[in-house]
Amino acid sequence: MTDTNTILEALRPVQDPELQKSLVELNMIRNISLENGDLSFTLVLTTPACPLKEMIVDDCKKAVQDLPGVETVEIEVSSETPQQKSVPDRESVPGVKNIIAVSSGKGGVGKSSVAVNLAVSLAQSGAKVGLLDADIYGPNAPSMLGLAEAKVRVQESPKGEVLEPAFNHGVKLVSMGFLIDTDQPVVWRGPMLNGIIRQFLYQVNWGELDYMVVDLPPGTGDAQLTLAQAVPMSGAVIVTTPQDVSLMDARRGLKMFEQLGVTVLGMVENMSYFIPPDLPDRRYDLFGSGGGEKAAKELNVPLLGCIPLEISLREGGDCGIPIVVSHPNSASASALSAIAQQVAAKASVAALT
Ligand SMILES: Nc1ncnc2c1ncn2[C@@H]1O[C@H](COP(=O)(O)OP(=O)(O)OP(=O)(O)O)[C@@H](O)[C@H]1O
Repeated sequence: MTDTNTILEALRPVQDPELQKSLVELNMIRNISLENGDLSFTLVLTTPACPLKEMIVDDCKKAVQDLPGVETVEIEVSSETPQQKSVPDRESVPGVKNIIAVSSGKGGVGKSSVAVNLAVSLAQSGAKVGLLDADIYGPNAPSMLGLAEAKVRVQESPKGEVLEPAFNHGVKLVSMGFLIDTDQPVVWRGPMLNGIIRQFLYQVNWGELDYMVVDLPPGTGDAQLTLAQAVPMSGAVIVTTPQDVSLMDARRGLKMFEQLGVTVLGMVENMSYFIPPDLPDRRYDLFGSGGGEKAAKELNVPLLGCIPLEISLREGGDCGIPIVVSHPNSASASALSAIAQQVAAKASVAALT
């Protein structure tokens, strides 16, 4: 007779491909019920943005469908994002499970576009997401999220005054742009950075978040240091373009995160090739091809994906509707969503291993 134990034993060989451990051992199979031949159970993934969801569901089905007494199999999929590891001397943000920094060696490579679309894509998968825009040089996340006119409101709370984040496209946002006068010269904005980053981490009503994405200023400056020394992080994503000069800067960024004890989850190559809007099946390798792959190999970090140059990506940024919302089937939106899944999977692996 097939009972719960038999079903668990049948599922035991099925592994989480990322963690390379049995789903049963990872306690990812719950609520098993078998009634009149109808088997149902819940598969609890480690991130709602799991890139291998379909494959795991398929493997589970195959493992149990031929058991005696089983006629139909129904698998409900849910997720529990694990909490990133704690680090001595660093204060985590209550309620926030994973902090992921997006950084670049130099300006203008598309770091903010990647950070915004990464956050929105994670939210689209069902995760609770916040975006902390720490870029004092170009705090453009508000306009990219359609929140250019938003202001942070201050609320009284038992912990003192806290900021209420703005919200759009499923993402909670606080931005340097809300607090600093962007007409002010950058030299005056710099000294405020440390204090504002801490305020944005600990004095914002973030609530429960699976992921907090941090859009850092370009380079290897105070913001990177402040963030890495304040909170434990799941890791950093480094955005680059195929030209050599920005790869050189990426290398510098990698070194810095290494020295600060922050895992680099991988590299994203932006503006990898050009797709003309009138010929969406054409692709022009303006800078040659395979550069990102080669660089990632040289730097010994995973290449999380390559995003093409597409006019609709810029337009999406300009009009406040990120491309993963406005053109979800475009080549760049697909690349960005796949990158978001990779990042989520790597953050879970880092938390659980
Ligand atoms: N793949 C792409 N295709 C088309 N346009 C892009 C792409 N990536 C970025 N852009 C555009 O390039 C400009 C710079 O991008 P973004 O602001 O994201 O870069 P950044 O690295 O964050 O810059 P900054 O250093 O100013 O913060 C924006 O207008 C953006 O819309």
